[in-house]
Amino acid sequence: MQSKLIKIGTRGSKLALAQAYETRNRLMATHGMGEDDFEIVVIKTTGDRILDRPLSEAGGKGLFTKEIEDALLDGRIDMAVHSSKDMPTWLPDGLELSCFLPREDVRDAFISRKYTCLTDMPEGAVVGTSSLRRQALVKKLRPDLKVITYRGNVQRRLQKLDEGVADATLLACAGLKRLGDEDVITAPIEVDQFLPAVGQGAITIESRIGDEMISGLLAGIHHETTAKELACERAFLRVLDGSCRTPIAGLAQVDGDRLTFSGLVLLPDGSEHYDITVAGSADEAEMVGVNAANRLKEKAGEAFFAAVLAACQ
Ligand SMILES: NCc1[nH]cc(CCC(=O)O)c1CC(=O)O
Repeated sequence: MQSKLIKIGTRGSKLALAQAYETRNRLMATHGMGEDDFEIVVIKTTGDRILDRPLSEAGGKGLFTKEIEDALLDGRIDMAVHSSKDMPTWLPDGLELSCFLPREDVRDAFISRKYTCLTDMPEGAVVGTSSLRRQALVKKLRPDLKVITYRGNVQRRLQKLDEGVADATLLACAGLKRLGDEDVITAPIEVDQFLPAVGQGAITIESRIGDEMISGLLAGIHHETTAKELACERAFLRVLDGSCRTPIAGLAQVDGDRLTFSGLVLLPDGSEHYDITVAGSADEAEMVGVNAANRLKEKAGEAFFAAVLAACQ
């Protein structure tokens, strides 16, 4: 095997570290490598420094990636492990998402000490979330609930529930499972009710275009079905110019050689929304995503998108 020390860049959050170690362990198992072949390099990003306000207010996507991408371009790291959900649709020149790991549970989790699901909450009950998509989806399903801004790690969120700050909160099932915290999930919310964010549940690995040694290693752990779903979802987001600032949801599911995509754009207060479902060949995943975005644009009209943008500033 090669003898070069491989530097894996990651954020320092518990979830990010779990994902970096999962990637390393898969590489070790697939290529017969050892722990000594790798170094995990923790990089602090702007998103990690902002703790006092919703991330959508601080500039949305890219907040968790810029410093890590700089380290890739400088050669301080050889690959970067990310949650696909946090990745902007445009990458810096010279970098690519060269690998996707098999996707985890894509659903959002309802978490509460008092209620079993969103529909079972009484009028006026409070849901804590800082995601514009989750806020809009809660309001769409239950306009009578109150949504408040809520951030922090799993323990902090549970503590806030105990303190009565909110009656329920929402998190991705995938992250909770990777942290071994699935026991905090009161109930997963099915995707036909609560469409996930583009990329939810999928770990992706970014590397330098043309780095043959790294691409070769990553090819061994790459999951093509997940990659197709992500190509479709990210094409949808790219055409709609989505960011953390806009409540957009999208999910592609491959079944054999077919792929079905559903997308949704909402006003942040959930009062209006447009959705689209498009099916096609899994080999044309990206085209399905582009078509879905264009059809949604046509269906919703420019005025709706202008209203979404205005409400999200
Ligand atoms: N925005 C933060 C973020 N990025 C990825 C995940 C969860 C893991 C995943 O979706 O892959 C989370 C937390 C959450 O939304 O619960």
